Amino acid sequence: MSSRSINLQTVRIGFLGAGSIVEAMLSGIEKKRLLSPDQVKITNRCNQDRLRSLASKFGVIACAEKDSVISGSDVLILAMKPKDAAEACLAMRGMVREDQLIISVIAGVSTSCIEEWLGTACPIVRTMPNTSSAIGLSVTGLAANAYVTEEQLQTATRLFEAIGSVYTVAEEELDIITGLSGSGPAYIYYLVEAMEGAGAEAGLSREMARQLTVQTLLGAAQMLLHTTDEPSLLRKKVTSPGGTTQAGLEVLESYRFHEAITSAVLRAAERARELGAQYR
Ligand SMILES: NC(=O)C1=CN([C@@H]2O[C@H](COP(=O)(O)OP(=O)(O)OC[C@H]3O[C@@H](n4cnc5c(N)ncnc54)[C@H](O)[C@@H]3O)[C@@H](O)[C@H]2O)C=CC1
Ligand SMILES: O=C(O)[C@@H]1CCC=N1
Repeated sequence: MSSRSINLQTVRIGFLGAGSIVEAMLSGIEKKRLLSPDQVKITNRCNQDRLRSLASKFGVIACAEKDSVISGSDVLILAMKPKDAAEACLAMRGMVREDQLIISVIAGVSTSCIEEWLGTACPIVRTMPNTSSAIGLSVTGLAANAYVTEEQLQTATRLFEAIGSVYTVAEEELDIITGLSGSGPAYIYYLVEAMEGAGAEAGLSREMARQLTVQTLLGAAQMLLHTTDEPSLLRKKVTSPGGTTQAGLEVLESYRFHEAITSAVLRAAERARELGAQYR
């Protein structure tokens, strides 16, 4: 177990995986100027074009050779799909040093599983951010295994705080967090697609329908942040008896909207657990 603290001004971070979530995280890190680009190395399975494109966008160091990322980083971020996690970790066996911190953003895969694949009792922080990291508005659930020191936990927390808010949780809670806020942006985008589409179908320009939808979403989110009213009360304040909102909500109820959203979140959480079990 390492008790070393990690200085964010000098820390070398290696991303193993260069997909959507890494792009979002790099974008957020760049905007906050948390790290200088030369502190960051990225690698992926084999897509050189993708590495070059991220390197040119963010100035980070693209490495075709995973070994140099693994040996040359103080913090290693595992960011491949759950199905690729075992192979990636097994290939790292014997290479992880005791002074390195492993951070995983992989859905469903437990720290004990990663530890087993790596073949060493190393510090692992398992996280679940979301793609709003790109604009500093992720919400990240974070859980540490027994080998993570206070300093290492602080380093991971500061890293994710730079791209949003952070909740330190029990590891079991990460699967439901995955279903709620990890996958959550997609549910919201789906809602926007539908509202915008309805506006356009009814005759508004696409652009105006988009603006009206997004501003409505933003206003509602800010209301939830800035008032102490419960969402149900805020909903009631919009709903005049016998009025338009009531008519709209009745349609949502007829399609069992509440149940659909609840089931979506719970099914996504269950899927995280399935992925963890399937690829262990
Ligand atoms: N996309 C999202 O909104 C979020 C994704 N996650 C998690 O992040 C992980 C990555 O997701 P995405 O970025 O969406 O996937 P993606 O498919 O866009 O990217 C996966 C990356 O992993 C790389 N990869 C595969 N095997 C590798 C190996 N052995 N070594 C190094 N790199 C390897 C691929 O080349 C690719 O660059 C997943 O485990 C997912 O559960 C977590 C939070 C949010
Ligand atoms: O869809 C997925 O599996 C990942 C995890 C959370 C968001 N995207």
